[in-house]
Amino acid sequence: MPSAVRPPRTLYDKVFEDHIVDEKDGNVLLYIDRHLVHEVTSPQAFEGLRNASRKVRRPDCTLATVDHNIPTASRKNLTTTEKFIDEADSRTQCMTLEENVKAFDLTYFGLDDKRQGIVHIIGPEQGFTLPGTTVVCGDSHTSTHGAFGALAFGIGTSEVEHVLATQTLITTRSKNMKVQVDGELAPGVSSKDIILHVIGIIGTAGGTGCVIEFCGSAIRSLSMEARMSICNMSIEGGARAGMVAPDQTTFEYLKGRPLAPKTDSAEWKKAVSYWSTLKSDEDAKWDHEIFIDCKDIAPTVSWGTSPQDVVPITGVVPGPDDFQDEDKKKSCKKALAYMGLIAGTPMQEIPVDKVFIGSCTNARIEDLRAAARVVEGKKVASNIKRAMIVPGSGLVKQQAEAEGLDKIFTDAGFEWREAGCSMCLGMNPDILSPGERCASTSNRNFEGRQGAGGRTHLMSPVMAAAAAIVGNLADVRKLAPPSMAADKGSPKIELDAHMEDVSSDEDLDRIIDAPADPVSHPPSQSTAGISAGMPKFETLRGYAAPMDIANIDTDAIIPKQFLKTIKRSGLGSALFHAWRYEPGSDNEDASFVLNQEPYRNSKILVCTGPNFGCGSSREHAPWALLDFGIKCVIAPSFGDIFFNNTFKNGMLPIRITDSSALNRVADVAKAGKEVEVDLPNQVIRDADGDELAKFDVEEFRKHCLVNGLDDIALTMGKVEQIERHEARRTREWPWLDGSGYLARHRKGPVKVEAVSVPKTNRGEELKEPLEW
Ligand SMILES: CC(C)[C@H](C(=O)O)[C@@H](O)C(=O)O
Ligand code: SF4
Repeated sequence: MPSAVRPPRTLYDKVFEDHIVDEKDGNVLLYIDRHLVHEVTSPQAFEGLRNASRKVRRPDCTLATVDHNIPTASRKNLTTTEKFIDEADSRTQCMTLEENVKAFDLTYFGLDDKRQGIVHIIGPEQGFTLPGTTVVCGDSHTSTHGAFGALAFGIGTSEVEHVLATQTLITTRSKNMKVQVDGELAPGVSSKDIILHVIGIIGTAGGTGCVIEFCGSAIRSLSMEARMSICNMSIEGGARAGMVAPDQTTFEYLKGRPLAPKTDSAEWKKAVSYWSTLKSDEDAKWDHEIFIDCKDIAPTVSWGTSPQDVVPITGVVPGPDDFQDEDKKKSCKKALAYMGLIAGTPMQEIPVDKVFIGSCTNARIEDLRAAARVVEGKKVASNIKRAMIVPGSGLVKQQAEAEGLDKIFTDAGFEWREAGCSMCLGMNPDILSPGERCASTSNRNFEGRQGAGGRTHLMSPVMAAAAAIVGNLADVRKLAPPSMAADKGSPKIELDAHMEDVSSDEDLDRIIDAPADPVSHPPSQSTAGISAGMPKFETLRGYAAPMDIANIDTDAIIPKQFLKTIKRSGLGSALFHAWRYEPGSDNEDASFVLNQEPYRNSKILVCTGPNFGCGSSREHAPWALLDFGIKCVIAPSFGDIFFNNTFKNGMLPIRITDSSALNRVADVAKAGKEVEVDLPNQVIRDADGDELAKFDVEEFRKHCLVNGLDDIALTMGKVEQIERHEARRTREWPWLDGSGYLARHRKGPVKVEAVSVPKTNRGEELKEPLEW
């Protein structure tokens, strides 16, 4: 007899299972409650919808804004986006989003709206992010929203299109990892130090394949904003998502948010009672557990080019001899050369050129308050060329100004900017010049991240503020009173005044009046000709380019300046741009493998270093590889989002954990001989047909690749199950339906007919059965 008692479950298990629309052979069709959209990763997705004459299934569950490309200069003279953004590609990308939100009738916070801001700041701010929801965005730092006990993760552009069309994703279960942080944070130590410390311990691949739950007394005592900074950087620890169980702190934060259920209503009570069940059962099983004591955490800074390269501010720059592992010794040498640092130098003796306080990690009101407490009454050091404060949203900026924080910063010599991603990745005018060193509150210190040749040191807002005042990387504890860094339980941002105008009829009508015919409103710059469907993959034979670098991130595969396209094609020449060309020129660097024969014609890439494709969710990385001619990447492990993105483009990523098998493949690659990848038989051979390695691949993914199946069309075949889930959702979690700004106008999903003769996005009829 099957047992009626359910096995103990983690918070992740509970949220995941409440969103299963359908499940077969380990593949799950997962319902998505909240979809955030920004200008960089959406144009090709909307184009895919147009090509297949599809609509957005749940406009009421979709929220769009511009953040990455926009200048953070004053908007006093803003008239239109077209006039405001000088850089042509950035302008096109932002205007394309504006046209798409009109055409598809979506809620949009544009440059003229106070609610505009970094996508991961505005979701929580508006109450769009709620406990127990599934939240996605074409952006890796979607993990931020997990602070609410939501299952929130980044996706690529093909998946953005899938969610827009079906409000679901095809996925598999992740593993459960617990990171328990206990004790009390010492003065000067904040949530950013916790997460930098954790990543220093687990490494950037430590969370691969896992959802991390952060728990323990230290996490419980943190404010929501501090919890968001921690979950934000779970992606830097390689995890799919980070989560914190919702509690009274969460409920207090949500009270009065425009899109949360109205406080004290019956719906609020029902919601709180459901949210209160969202915690891991006592005896839940964990695949990995990490325990950390706060007394071991000091103010922490990064020294290298990976977020795992961290030391306490009281430490020194490490050298290759400090590492046992050969890969790590090599990475350390490379990082020191890039960062212009000498092993053994005390961290506090490193001079800084620029200071950036902003990003989705640390641009909330509490971050600005904490930094202002350090800066108050002091001056930015004379060697600092530029110190910037970039609030995470228009509402954060407004609140900070109401509290006089802007004045504290500008009196000290900081620039007070408008909301956006800014110098976190420099897709906008805010960048580092080559060789400049930046104290930054952002989340990634990859080579070239803040500008080609720029050098980033990650740290907390109070530490960045201290660096600005001292002119070197500095220990904030020497500079400010002990109470300064407490980032707990501080008062809420003032939303009320603005909420009133938001829900006025006039405001709603401004949003609603946009034309709603997706097919008749093409974007200004045509994306015609792109293919959203999947080419088939069976057997691939060709040269394999060998690489032996660990943690090759997607910023390295394709740097930010090439993300401004609204097409999928033409990115091959940008592949590995910073490594392939000499600095600042179009001259090839002859030492880079893809500039050598026969690797100019590679169809395969073999990387012996782990964690290939970690970092950002940019699908531009597989697009660039594909455009160059590479259809298959072989490595010991991959970043989760990159791994998914390759499949969506008819590419095959192969994990080979057996190092001797991997080395056999790499040796053939290095000898300049051809390699054959046989997907149906799951084997890699040399040119003579001798087996080099076997590999695993999920059955469903293989089926899609071999048959060139388009999974949006497959999911459209599941419309009845989706509708059943939506009916349950309305019954059990009524606050999730159309509680948005458009509630009065839309009561449910856009009707999607079940497809009788299913077609791919390329318009071809599917011969294969629709089962998966
Ligand atoms: C542009 C976007 C795809 C990217 C991400 O996914 O993280 C960006 O936000 C980043 O931080 O690199
Ligand atoms: S990490 Fe930086 S670029 Fe990416 S969303 Fe956050 S602020 Fe924007």
